[in-house]
Amino acid sequence: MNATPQEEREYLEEIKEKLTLAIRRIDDAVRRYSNELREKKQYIHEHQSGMDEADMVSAEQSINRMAYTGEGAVARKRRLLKLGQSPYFGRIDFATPGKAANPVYIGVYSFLDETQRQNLIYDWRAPISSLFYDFELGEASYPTPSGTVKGTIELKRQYKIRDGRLEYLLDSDVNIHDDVLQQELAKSSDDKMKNIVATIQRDQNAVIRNETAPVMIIQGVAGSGKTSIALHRIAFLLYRYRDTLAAKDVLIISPNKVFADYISNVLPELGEEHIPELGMDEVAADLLDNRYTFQTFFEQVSALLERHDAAFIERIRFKSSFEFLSQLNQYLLHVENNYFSVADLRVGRTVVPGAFIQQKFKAYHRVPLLKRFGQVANDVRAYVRDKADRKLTGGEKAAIGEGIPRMFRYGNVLEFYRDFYRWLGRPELLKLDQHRLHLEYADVFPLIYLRLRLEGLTAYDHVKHLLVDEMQDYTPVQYAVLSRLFPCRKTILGDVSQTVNPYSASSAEAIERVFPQADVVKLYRSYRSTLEITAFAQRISPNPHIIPLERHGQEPAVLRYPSPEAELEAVRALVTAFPGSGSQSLGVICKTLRQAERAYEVLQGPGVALLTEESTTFKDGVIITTAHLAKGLEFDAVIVPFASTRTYKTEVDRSMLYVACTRAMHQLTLTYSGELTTFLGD
Ligand SMILES: Nc1ncnc2c1ncn2[C@@H]1O[C@H](COP(=O)(O)OP(=O)(O)OP(=O)(O)O)[C@@H](O)[C@H]1O
Repeated sequence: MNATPQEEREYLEEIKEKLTLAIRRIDDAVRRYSNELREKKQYIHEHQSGMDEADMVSAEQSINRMAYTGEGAVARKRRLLKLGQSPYFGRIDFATPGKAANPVYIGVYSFLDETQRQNLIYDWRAPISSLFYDFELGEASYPTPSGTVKGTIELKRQYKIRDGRLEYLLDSDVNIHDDVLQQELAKSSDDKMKNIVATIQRDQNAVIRNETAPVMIIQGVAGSGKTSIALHRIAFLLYRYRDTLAAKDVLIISPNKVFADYISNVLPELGEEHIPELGMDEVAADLLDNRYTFQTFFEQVSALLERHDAAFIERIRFKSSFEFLSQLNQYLLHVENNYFSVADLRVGRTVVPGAFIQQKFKAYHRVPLLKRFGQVANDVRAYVRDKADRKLTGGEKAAIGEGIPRMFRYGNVLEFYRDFYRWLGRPELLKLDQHRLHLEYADVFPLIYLRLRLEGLTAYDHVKHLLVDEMQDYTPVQYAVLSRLFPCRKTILGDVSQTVNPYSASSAEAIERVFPQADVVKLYRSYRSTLEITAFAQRISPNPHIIPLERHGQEPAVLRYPSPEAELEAVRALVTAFPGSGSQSLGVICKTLRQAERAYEVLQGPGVALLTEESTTFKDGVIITTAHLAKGLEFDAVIVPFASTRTYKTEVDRSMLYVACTRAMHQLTLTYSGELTTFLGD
């Protein structure tokens, strides 16, 4: 069936027609729902006085049901309209023993012909669709909830259908997708992140469809598709567990708002709703009940880039170590064993023995320390009631409630935190602005961790899947907090070479220590950049395992100018010439915000935007920003100005330069005046 291109074209027309009919049916249904809804509302309005409570509840329920069905129909129509543009991208003819092969067309969503009760297009996430990603021609199998289905793939075909027109089709008998993949990667990036369903690779598919890992850690080189895969994984899980997992049950912890905006298209493109997203700083503010102000991660990194402060670095380094986390845990044990100084408690004529209070306090060992007092006080009240054989007065009850916590050394988490450094013998490691209660970033999560252990927090119990991007930027204490706060399944991804703060970087191995039950996947194939750009970035931060995709482009250019003024003038000429270059996006990526602002002064003009920590949306055209903020983004062309030894000299600088260069897909230019940074080798 549908063997020749002509037959395929005819079949496509047939499918489009069926889609149009299905859309028309939905339109009719929606019209019917809305009429019924209007009538029902009218009826209620008119008969309100004669209705009792039960009638009202049932009327309301039926209205809600109708509205819900109507919303579902509208969403279905949106999906069908999208399918009309590009109904499918793949096909496999799969024969099972004793049954001839039937074509299975695979698209972004499924399409069921209701009249024939037949699946005309399979969703890319359906069990059978994994054949397309995992196998070539020949023997193949796919898992289903009721067991593995074995058979033979007799044909495997890829399509490019745009605006309802078949641009090409390709029978693949050798390596999956290579030609199509090359074409996709050679395209220019005009906007936000896109879905990659048509060209998902085998190793990526395994990550996307993994259903067993309680924690999945993806460590992948720059441009290996980590973020794309993580989002497709969420889409897969939403499909697979659609009865129990909804978009609102998932949470993405993202590094900043621009990144969140940059990735916000992918799930809606895959027919899913927008996923809630929070920055780590927002989580922190929330968990501290907005009682403290604190330095943000961005400010911490900026401070590191602006000046070298050995004591500041020492504080960050120490608080990012496993040693630190284990010291915090030991301190908590010490608190538990030593800070509750029990004494006999006299209530009226009854004396409650200290040993009784101590024993009760220990018995509640599962309850966070500072939350035990209420329970212990209740036990003490019961004890007194029994002994005195009478009811307690309000005053006595209150005295017990106040007396128990007083036996504990401190009542406030910050006091414990301060005491921790004294206990450690290193009080100098805590720099706290007493007056404004302003914390250094390195103290934010340790303090939250103590709060979690001492008081308990249940802020995010509703989350059923957590996605953490840029994992390398979080410390063991942060992971310990996440682990306790989010007992749900997690997908955690990042690249240790792209850290913006090497004093607090975490590798997959480090994170695995916090989540020993995790599945760790490493991805070495890089899709974003040309071979030339990848080879260039390797000079800054070598990774012998990286596998660049065979895609060629211009050699990166390194241009020297006699002065910073002449350099910026040259960058301006490059930016001005950009609109005619055929590329869509250009990133001018600096080390610090100050440099970015300086460049913006010279380069500003129509279509040129400065991206700062406060920015909330990703813009296309020319973007001037810092390496820190550009993390996770990509551009057709990248210019890295000020690539001199003066700018790039420390280890933090090296990471920044690496991040900046790996943002480029097709073209990379570095400019400098003075001496070239030594990070490029010779
Ligand atoms: N299988 C694929 N098919 C087509 N494009 C792909 C595929 N995998 C990755 N890409 C593309 O490669 C680029 C990089 O992907 P992505 O941003 O997800 O990688 P990353 O590993 O998160 O990168 P980084 O860590 O450098 O920010 C994107 O343009 C993405 O669309």
